[in-house]
Amino acid sequence: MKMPLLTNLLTPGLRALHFSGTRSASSGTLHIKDALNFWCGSRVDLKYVKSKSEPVCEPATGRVLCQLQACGAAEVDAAVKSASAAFTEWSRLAGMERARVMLEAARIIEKRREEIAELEVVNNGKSITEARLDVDSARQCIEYFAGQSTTLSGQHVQLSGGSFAYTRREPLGVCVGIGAWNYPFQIAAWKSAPAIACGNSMVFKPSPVTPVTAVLLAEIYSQAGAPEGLLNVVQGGEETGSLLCHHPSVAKVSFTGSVPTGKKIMEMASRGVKPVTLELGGKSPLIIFEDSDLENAIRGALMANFLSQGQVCSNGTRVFVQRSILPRFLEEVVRRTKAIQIGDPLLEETRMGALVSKPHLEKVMGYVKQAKKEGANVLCGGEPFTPTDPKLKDGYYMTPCVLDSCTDDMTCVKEEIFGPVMSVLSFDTEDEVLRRANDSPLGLAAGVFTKDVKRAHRVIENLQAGSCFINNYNITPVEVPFGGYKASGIGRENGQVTIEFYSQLKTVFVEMGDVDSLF
Ligand SMILES: NC(=O)c1ccc[n+]([C@@H]2O[C@H](COP(=O)([O-])OP(=O)(O)OC[C@H]3O[C@@H](n4cnc5c(N)ncnc54)[C@H](O)[C@@H]3O)[C@@H](O)[C@H]2O)c1
Ligand SMILES: C[N+](C)(C)CCCC=O
Repeated sequence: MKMPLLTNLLTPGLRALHFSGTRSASSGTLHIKDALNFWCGSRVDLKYVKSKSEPVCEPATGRVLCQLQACGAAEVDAAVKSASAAFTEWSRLAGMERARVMLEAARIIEKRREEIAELEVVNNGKSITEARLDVDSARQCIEYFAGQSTTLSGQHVQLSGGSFAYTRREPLGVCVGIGAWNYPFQIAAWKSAPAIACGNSMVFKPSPVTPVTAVLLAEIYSQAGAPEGLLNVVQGGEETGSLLCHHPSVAKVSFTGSVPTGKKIMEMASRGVKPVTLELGGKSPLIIFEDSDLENAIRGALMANFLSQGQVCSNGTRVFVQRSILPRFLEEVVRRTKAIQIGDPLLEETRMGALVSKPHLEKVMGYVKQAKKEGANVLCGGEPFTPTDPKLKDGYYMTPCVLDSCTDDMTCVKEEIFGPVMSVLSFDTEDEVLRRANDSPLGLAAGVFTKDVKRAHRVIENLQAGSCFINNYNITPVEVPFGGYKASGIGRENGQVTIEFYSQLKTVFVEMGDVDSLF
């Protein structure tokens, strides 16, 4: 029952790509010694003294995986200079030439799929099954924007007397990408692919919690024939990120992360009048009407809450269920939630791995405690979990949680928990649920399950969210735009429209007659 749910995220041609070989990595064995910063076409070891580097942990085991060497002003400047040099060369290529490099990068990613997915698991804690899907999404995004790069074009406008104007779609220059820790490789691809398709170069900063896989993407573009410096990776946290946002040679900042950080990014970028793309948090509603196909609605609710240990921006964590079907819904959701296999994320049978860090696990557990205090009923989960394998005993695991008897004023219903916690609310009428669903400063995603086609579209039309689903949830084909309304963000990722967020329009007026002067 579980695999078909996950394969729903794949296009049919890719369903054959499930892994059937032997694993090269095993939880608790990998030590990453290679440098994780990358500019001018190679990895850069900052030769840090140990006291200046920060340990990065493997979520599955809690042991140290590698050391983070954070970049300061000099390193950020070197990476931006590297990107500027690449921009000069790359932006002059024809779209077809850029596409060739991007398609070669996609081919390399497909070949190295298992290795990239394993490293993602070791650094992030998510299950290998999901990590493979993330790598596929990254590759598909690069393929999609390779296609888009060949279609960039302007407009020709006829004017009087044979004069005319035309528009050119031009790149912006050096773009900065700043990523969150929940989809490290995928975020690097979702940002770099549209950027480079338009002729820009990029400096990308991964989250300091998950620094391991973005550098692979930079290497892969290089191997695919990109100029040195097309994608550069600088490691670090807040300080490195703000150096990037303030850098005078940076033309745009594309950010994925929390709302408070997004506000700071926008403020910093505004000082240089730099455009931003902001992909921020959510507290999305999933509305299940009594006439829905209950089996699909239950599958949808699980996919809306428990992918990546619940650490997904678009998750539908406010599950509104029409009162008449609430008992049946809860019984089945709880049964399936209790059956979710938690454990070593590198094992094929695991469906839920470890949360990303100890502080984050504690934060999520704190939300469950608060929910109980405020009167929510814990139907299952919400407890720390220790797998039987002794090497996993210090990992960051918890049991997925379903909360019943939730009300709109509870903290678990108002705030983004970013963990495996589903809050279930009941409702009676369509008008009522719409009002309650929209009662949030956030508006990333929303979903509705119903067999009534008119109601489905009517409800979606009235929901204040950028990414909506009818009779499914958390599907993000790269051909369609993804992004939020309200405080959930600005701009979009994926789909044709994203070209507009990584390019600018130049208008050229051409006079065919004489200058008509008033002087
Ligand atoms: N909408 C989306 O597409 C999307 C996708 C994934 C995650 N998210 C959101 O991301 C959040 C979780 O990720 P997180 O905890 O890594 O978010 P975060 O905001 O703490 O950090 C995100 C990134 O910003 C950097 N950063 C922090 N302070 C900065 C500053 N002052 N200047 C520049 N950079 C700075 C961090 O180092 C990190 O790389 C959740 O809210 C989630 O909803 C959104
Ligand atoms: C592919 N997902 C699962 C929809 C995740 C999108 C990125 C948000 O965190």
